[in-house]
Amino acid sequence: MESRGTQPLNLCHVQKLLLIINRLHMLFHSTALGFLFYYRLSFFFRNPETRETTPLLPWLLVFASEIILSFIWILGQAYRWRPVSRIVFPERLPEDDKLPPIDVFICTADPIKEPTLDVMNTVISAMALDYPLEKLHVYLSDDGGSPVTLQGMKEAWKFAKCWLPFCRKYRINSRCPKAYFSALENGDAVSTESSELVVEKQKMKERYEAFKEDIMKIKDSGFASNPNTTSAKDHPPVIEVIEELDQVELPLLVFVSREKRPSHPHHFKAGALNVLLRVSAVMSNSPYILVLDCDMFCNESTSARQAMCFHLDPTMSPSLAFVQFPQKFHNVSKNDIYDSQLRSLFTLQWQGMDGLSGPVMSGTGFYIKRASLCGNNTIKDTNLPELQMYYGSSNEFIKSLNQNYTKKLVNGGLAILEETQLLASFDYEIGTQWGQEVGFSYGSVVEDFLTGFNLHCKGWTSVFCDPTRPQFLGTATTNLNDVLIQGSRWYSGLFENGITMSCPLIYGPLRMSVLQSMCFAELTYFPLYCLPLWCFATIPQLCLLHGISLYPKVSDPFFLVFLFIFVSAVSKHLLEVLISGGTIRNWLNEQRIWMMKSITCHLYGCLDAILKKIGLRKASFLPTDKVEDDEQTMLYQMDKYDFRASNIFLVPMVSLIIINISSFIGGLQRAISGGDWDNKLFVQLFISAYIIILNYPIVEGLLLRKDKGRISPFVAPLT
Ligand SMILES: O=c1ccn([C@@H]2O[C@H](COP(=O)(O)OP(=O)(O)O[C@H]3O[C@H](CO)[C@@H](O)[C@H](O)[C@H]3O)[C@@H](O)[C@H]2O)c(=O)[nH]1
Ligand SMILES: [Mn+2]
Repeated sequence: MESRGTQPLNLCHVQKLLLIINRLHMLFHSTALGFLFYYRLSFFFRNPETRETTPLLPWLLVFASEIILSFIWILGQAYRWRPVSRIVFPERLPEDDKLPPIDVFICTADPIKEPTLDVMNTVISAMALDYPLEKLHVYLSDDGGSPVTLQGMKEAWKFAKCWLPFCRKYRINSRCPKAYFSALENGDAVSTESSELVVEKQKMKERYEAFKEDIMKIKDSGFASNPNTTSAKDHPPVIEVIEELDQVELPLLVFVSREKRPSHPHHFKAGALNVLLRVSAVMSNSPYILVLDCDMFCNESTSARQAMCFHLDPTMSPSLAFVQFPQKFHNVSKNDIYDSQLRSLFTLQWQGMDGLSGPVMSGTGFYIKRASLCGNNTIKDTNLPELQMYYGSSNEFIKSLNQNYTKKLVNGGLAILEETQLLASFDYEIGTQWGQEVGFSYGSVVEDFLTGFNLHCKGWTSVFCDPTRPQFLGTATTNLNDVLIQGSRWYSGLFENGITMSCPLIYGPLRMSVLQSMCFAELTYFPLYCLPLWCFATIPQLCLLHGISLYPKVSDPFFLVFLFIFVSAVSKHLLEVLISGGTIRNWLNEQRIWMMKSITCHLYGCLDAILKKIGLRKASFLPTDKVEDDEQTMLYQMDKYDFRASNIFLVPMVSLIIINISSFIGGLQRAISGGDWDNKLFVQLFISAYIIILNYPIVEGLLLRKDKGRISPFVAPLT
């Protein structure tokens, strides 16, 4: 093709209109905040007699909340400073023989919460990526150390032997078998297909059904026999290359289960990824790596080529660490009552960071340059003992750091397998720089955030690539309990990064732009929403019941300041939802779930992080449940909250709603009997009403619903 090598592989486009709207909004909103602060501060200089009518404590609490909200708001403006979007031209990439090899890392941890069949679908979709076969190597890490997973992989390999040629021959785009066949059932088939394809498809479908059954059989026998020699927390390293004697051409497929011992920290997913990093280094050592969660299948087969449009762009490549695709999910409903899709994160926020020096690493769906994870470049010039201090004792691994190293799997297969046993042993990392300078970072359960932040601190950049067709699709949490448990883990992880000396606000600005550090900081301090939201859900209401005013009267000019700030914040959010393709319903749901999360999992996340910091709690990573529960899915699809959640989540929600209802009624009585419509309590009355209206589903769940997902009547007396 003539265009190859001459035209750019990608284009970056600044979203000008959005940029102007954002900056104007910043100007007006921050001016209004300035007036608000003036109003609050001037209170202290007011004549002491008028001041005495207002007790100081509630007033200070409300003011403190306003300060925290403004602080998070200011940090959040960094995302809105320079939003960009990008397009890629994969057709301009060099010929296949000039493309660099890729290793794919997939992590799984628990064969019950993460059904083996789904994990295998992810594996197969990765093997089937549209990329030269001999340049693709797929590694699956099983932290559960389950023989079921290993057996499952052998079946997956057999199925892939016919699935891959089928996809390539008919240029199938959706190469995850489960997704492909369920789309067929839903009638997405093209009518212009050749009769040959129709026949082949039917054959493939039968093969898939057989494959499914084989997995079921393995599962039944696997769980029944339950070999006591391995348990999820205590097992030896197992590394196995899946292959067969008949030489069919398939990507390399490797099963890795690192050694785990209860006496030793294993650092959750980051630990698993680091083992894969080492094992793959001595087997295939590809310069680029795709990281996937076990539920995140490849929905579009060309993602690797799209990512290469950045990695092979000579103007970006030297500093580019990773290309991040958004997390998208196959199971979110239209109204998405829990905001399971994390809309704001994967649209506005990552686009905004992309216009600075790049998005946060998001755990899954990114193509990363191996060299960016291999530590300080200058260390490579030192002597062997020092290298061993840094990278651990494996000479084979140290040799792999040399770019020209090629895999010796074919000739020295056995020797290499022995080496991988060492690399996957539980004590390999002791005394080395793994998890610090080398590999994925330890020290936070949001290893993705921390690793990305550390890379940016070292001067690496990243890119956000969001083509219209989702490149990867995962399973989102779609019930209240799981959403809040997952949230507690994330916010604890994020907040713990905000309360260390290396937090983005202190450590960042010296190493990256101030705006970029603000974005990282916004994420770490986001859980602080729990303080203002708890405060606004209680203090104005209790004061309302006692007739204490905390806000200006309706006729006071400062009332307009508060009104403006409210309208401006709410309408800006609405605008952002609409721009990213959402609806008013989505906006409403996002406001509500933000409130629900703030008073529950933001709070628990912060507490957990603080307890960890002072050594009273240990880090834990509870993987989310990826098993589909029909009843629960049905509630979610019908936009009904599933209140079968833990009491630690329900009790705060129910008690706050009760406080708001009672204070609203009490306040209204006061207003009517007082007959004073220039009401100094109007704002407080409004806050209660807003909270009740927005959280009406809680009221409904408490009083009206009769189905299983209602709030159990036993919760109310607890509050
Ligand atoms: O000890 C562990 C725990 C988890 N995992 C794997 O990590 C992945 C993510 O776990 P999941 O339960 O799906 O957590 P989520 O909250 O859905 O994950 C989000 O948040 C994580 C950080 O908290 C990121 O690592 C993920 O990429 C991101 O999708 C899964 O494939 C797990 O199998 C392990 O390999 N080892
Ligand atoms: Mn997940």
